[in-house]
Amino acid sequence: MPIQSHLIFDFNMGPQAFVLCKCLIDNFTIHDGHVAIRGSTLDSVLFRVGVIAALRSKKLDGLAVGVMVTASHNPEQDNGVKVVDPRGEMLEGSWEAHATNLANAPTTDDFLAVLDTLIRTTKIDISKPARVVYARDTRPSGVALVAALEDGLSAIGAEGRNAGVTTTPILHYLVKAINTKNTPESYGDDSEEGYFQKLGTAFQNLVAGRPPLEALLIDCANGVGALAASTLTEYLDGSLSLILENASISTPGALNFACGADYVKTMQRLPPSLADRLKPGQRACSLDGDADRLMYYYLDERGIFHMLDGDKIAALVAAFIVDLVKSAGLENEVKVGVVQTAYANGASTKYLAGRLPVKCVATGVKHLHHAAEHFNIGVYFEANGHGTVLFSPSTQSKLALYQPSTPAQSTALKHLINLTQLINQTVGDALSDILLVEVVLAHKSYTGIEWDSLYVDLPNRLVKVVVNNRNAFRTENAERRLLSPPGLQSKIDELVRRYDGGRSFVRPSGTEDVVRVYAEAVVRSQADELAFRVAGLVYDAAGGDPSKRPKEFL
Ligand SMILES: CC(=O)N[C@H]1[C@@H](OP(=O)(O)O)O[C@H](CO)[C@@H](O)[C@@H]1O
Ligand SMILES: [Mg+2]
Repeated sequence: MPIQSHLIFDFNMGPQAFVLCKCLIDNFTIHDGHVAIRGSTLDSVLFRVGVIAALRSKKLDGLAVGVMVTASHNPEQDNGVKVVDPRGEMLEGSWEAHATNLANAPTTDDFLAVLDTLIRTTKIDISKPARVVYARDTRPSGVALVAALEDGLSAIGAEGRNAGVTTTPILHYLVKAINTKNTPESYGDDSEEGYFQKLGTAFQNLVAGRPPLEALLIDCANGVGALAASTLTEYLDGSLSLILENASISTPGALNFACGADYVKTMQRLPPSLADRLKPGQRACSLDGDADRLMYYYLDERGIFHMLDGDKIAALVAAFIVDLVKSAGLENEVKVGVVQTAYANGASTKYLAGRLPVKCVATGVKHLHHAAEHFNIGVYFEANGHGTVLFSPSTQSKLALYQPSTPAQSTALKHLINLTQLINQTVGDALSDILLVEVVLAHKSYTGIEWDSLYVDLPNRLVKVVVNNRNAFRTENAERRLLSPPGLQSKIDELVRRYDGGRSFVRPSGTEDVVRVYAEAVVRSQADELAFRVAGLVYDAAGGDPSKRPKEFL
């Protein structure tokens, strides 16, 4: 039976999960038929994910677990699945391995054997209740996948709740809201309405009395973000005008095609469909296919495109929060920190490090999220636009109990408390992040131009190198240095020293079968040259065929 679409099996654990998905596809291609439960390869995976999610819920005494059917920024014909833990966060690390084993079991008998081992070794009481809330994005293949997921849930007797077609961050919100319902930690009403109400109210409180900003143009990537952004408008009550572009959710093939956050970041250009829509100086932004990534940008007077990526969002937001904490008189008690990866532009790191602690972690949202939890207020963004701000539980209680001594302190405190409501702290959320950015712009009276001038990005270049075995590339120091192949790192160091403001690092991708090379330098031509020289070193060190060496590698 032919594979119907490319499956991305992402437990929302970052790059590792995507690699697993590749093995999964291979396995199912080879063993298709043995594992098919509803007659289709992808269906069988979703069936298994239903079982996994239900077991996770049983293990946690029936707390609700989430399942999101989406392939995010990938092409429309792809599909995938993300599993959400009860706090609305990513699936716990050890369960990623369990889930992988279950999903990869070649035959139904193997699957049952793995299931049995898992239940015994992790001591799951299968008589416990299980609750799973699930949703899908706008991909047509999602309908059948949700049906297969429901079969998996029924097979194990789990209670399912279908949240319909919605964004990944809304599903994360729902999971947390369901599990905190009627508790002092209530995250909000466990409905989409509760989500929009929470964000809309906090936004209106935060911009009250500020002159309204010019309308914001949103490229919805022809995905589910179009539906959510349209609903959000109703809850903003005129406090911010949103112009929705690329909102054609039912045009076949349109999803993420020549638009969306990933297109903008990778191509470093305006989606062509916006060319005659965007006026010089006007702010615009792009969501990805499941609305958990966000890129801002604008055209200057000469029509030149300027990108305001995750690093620029982190700089804007972190500086604003630091100022509020100070204005509230809490700077000695509440420490704000930022988490980045090695892909963060060097200029952003320099800007931020002059103001607050900055930590660099390995690529992948799980690493950023966990590192951000160690700060009282942790701001994290990947350069690609996925990120959020976490307020630790003790900080939230501190804010609730704090007695300000001046009106200025009281105002700053109110703003901080409203930010805890505005920001989706479970996961990066493009809509919540839009509102956060817009609050800061309104408070600072910034246009995109002033925001952009906080620091000037260093020219940079990302190059992919196809190698025989990317596992031969091992890294240390948050993926900034290579441990192997032996001798390669010192060659890179030697090369980097020759470039003004040069920085370069090499790491194996977790989502594609390539090694990535990143380089930056003060001058654009130098950044490109450095990247292609390092790419050449990588190609040769990996034993690449000289006759097939890409000609741009130096
Ligand atoms: C350079 C780059 O953009 N890397 C991306 C990409 O990971 P790689 O391991 O580099 O393939 O996909 C990840 C998952 O979406 C995302 O977290 C990360 O930022
Ligand atoms: Mg996404």
